Amino acid sequence: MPRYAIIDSDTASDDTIAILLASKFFKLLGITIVAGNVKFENEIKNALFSVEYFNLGVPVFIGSSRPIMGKWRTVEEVHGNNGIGDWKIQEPKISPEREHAVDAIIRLSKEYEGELEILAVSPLTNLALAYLKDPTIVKRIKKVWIMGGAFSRGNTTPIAEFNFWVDPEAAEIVLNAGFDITIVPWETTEDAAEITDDEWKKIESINSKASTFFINVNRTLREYSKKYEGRGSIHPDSLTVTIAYDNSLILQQGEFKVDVETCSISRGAMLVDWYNFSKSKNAKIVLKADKQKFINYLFSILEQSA
Ligand SMILES: O=c1[nH]cnc2c1ncn2[C@@H]1O[C@H](CO)[C@@H](O)[C@H]1O
Repeated sequence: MPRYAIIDSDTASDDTIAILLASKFFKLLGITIVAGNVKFENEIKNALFSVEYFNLGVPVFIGSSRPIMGKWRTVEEVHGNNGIGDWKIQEPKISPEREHAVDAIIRLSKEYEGELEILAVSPLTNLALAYLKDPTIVKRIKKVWIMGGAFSRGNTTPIAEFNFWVDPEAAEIVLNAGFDITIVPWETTEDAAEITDDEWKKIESINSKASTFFINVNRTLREYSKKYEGRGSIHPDSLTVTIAYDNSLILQQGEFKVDVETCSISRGAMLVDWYNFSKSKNAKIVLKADKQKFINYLFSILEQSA
């Protein structure tokens, strides 16, 4: 039985690998682009380039070019000026679809009623807007996997993770809509999705079409992680897609009432009701994931696509 998915992406570095993994693990019905990591035109170009490079034949739908409140900053310092490690690529020959991402999400939720899974590795603007346009998507979408949120160590502010920080209003809308949600927060990815120097060298030595792609798109991410965080690169989107595919990667998880802060200095922080004061729950959080299994999947796909 195939599993059907849409990947919602602010396509830069690790997002492109998440797209590749998603195309291997799922019947991928679309890539929906949303504002986040880098300039919007570059995100669209990077998604089209990934589809073309790996010959995926997956449609790319353009979504929201800004978060709901319109306030955010892109992070070219993390991903490179073009979002893919300043790799000089050719202009993609394929084009995005005419249909808006929000409409594509609503339409596909009808065509694949009860079967569609959303791999949200980006700010949640598109999904929030789709829900506001048609709240009945909640009962048709089987599952929403979210890479986002930090509850202790933010990567964008001291307490906020990037995807939640870019569009906390969208995160708030999605978290409270009634979807079946599993969140892979930043802290879990720091532990289970780091590519060390050793692993980086091994990927280089695979020397396949896919490993060459991996090294090029993640070059700036690696330099950034080394310089500012003193470690290997973190690949949160790839881990989230792999967890969505194989739930046995989840070593520890809990179900909680989860919220997001939308005010001033703590904007984007994820609030977890650890002790269930609210007597309600709206999302599962993956607290620990199996790094070895993740690495095995990643390596086998980078080797396959020789
Ligand atoms: O410093 C960073 N390292 C890894 N991913 C980052 C970083 N900054 C932004 N993102 C982007 O935001 C999510 C993780 O917070 C990921 O979806 C990634 O695309």
